[in-house]
Amino acid sequence: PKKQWSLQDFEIGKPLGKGKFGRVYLAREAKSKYIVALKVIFKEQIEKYKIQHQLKREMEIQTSLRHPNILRLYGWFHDSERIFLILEYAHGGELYKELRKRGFLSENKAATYILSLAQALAFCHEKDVIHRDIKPENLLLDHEGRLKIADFGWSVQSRAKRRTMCGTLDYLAPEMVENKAHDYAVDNWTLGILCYEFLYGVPPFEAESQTDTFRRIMNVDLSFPSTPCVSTEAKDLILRLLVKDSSKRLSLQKIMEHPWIVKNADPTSICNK
Ligand SMILES: CC[C@@H](NC(=O)c1cc2[nH]nc(NC(=O)c3ccc(N4CCN(C)CC4)cc3)c2s1)c1ccccc1
Repeated sequence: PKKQWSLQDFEIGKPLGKGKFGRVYLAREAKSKYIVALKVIFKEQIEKYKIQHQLKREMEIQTSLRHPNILRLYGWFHDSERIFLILEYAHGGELYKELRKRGFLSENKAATYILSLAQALAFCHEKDVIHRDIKPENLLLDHEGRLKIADFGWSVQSRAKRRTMCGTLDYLAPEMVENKAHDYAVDNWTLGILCYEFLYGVPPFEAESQTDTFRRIMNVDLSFPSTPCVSTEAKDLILRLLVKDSSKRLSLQKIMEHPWIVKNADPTSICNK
């Protein structure tokens, strides 16, 4: 029988982070002493922003997806004014903080993270799930430095529908910027954006204004700075992902087999499941 959790079962620790619709706290299950992350979302926020269905989808999806690079949702419960998600605790924190701290990542780390993402996304696409919001803020690291995709709030089951644009445009694929019906290939485009950002420290189409970022995405206005020095193979992978025609982007399978990935990804930090 499914255990019915309640707030009394947990000792709440320090706040870990906050998103648009809630906060996440370090927490410990009182009996087992098991450490988790407890995400708290206020019901009046859910009603106000009409995100009931989105939250329901996030919970269904994240509960059903079991993959080493996808943050686990163990369960949930609610009280009169809040909903609580019991999430896996990622000890290493947010990947983008590591990126900002170091400026840019080594080709080994970048390739390892891109391979982990490709494996997790291939797993999601098998289950007809498109995450659509893969950006450094949604990527966490566990105690072994293994990448975990968090926050499936924007993910959808199978055919993706319109979504309101919020946050940075940097990671949006052309078809999303143009608001055309898009499909799984948006995640492949985003892998190209992330690969560039891991290696250079900034997203490829960054610009002063949203309009300029918009234009640079639509024109795939891509250039590689001379520093830091990045291998030709890495640039080859980025060029095969940041392709406007979504049908011509490198598939997830081909990403996993790309020479730069095979040569640089650290086999111990990935899961060959
Ligand atoms: C991705 C955003 C999303 N976050 C989650 O769902 C989140 C789920 C989840 N599980 N574990 C986490 N870990 C941390 O947040 C964390 C942060 C810093 C840490 N360190 C600080 C530096 N120190 C040197 C090492 C330890 C360690 C763990 C988070 S965040 C979210 C969505 C909505 C509302 C709030 C948060």
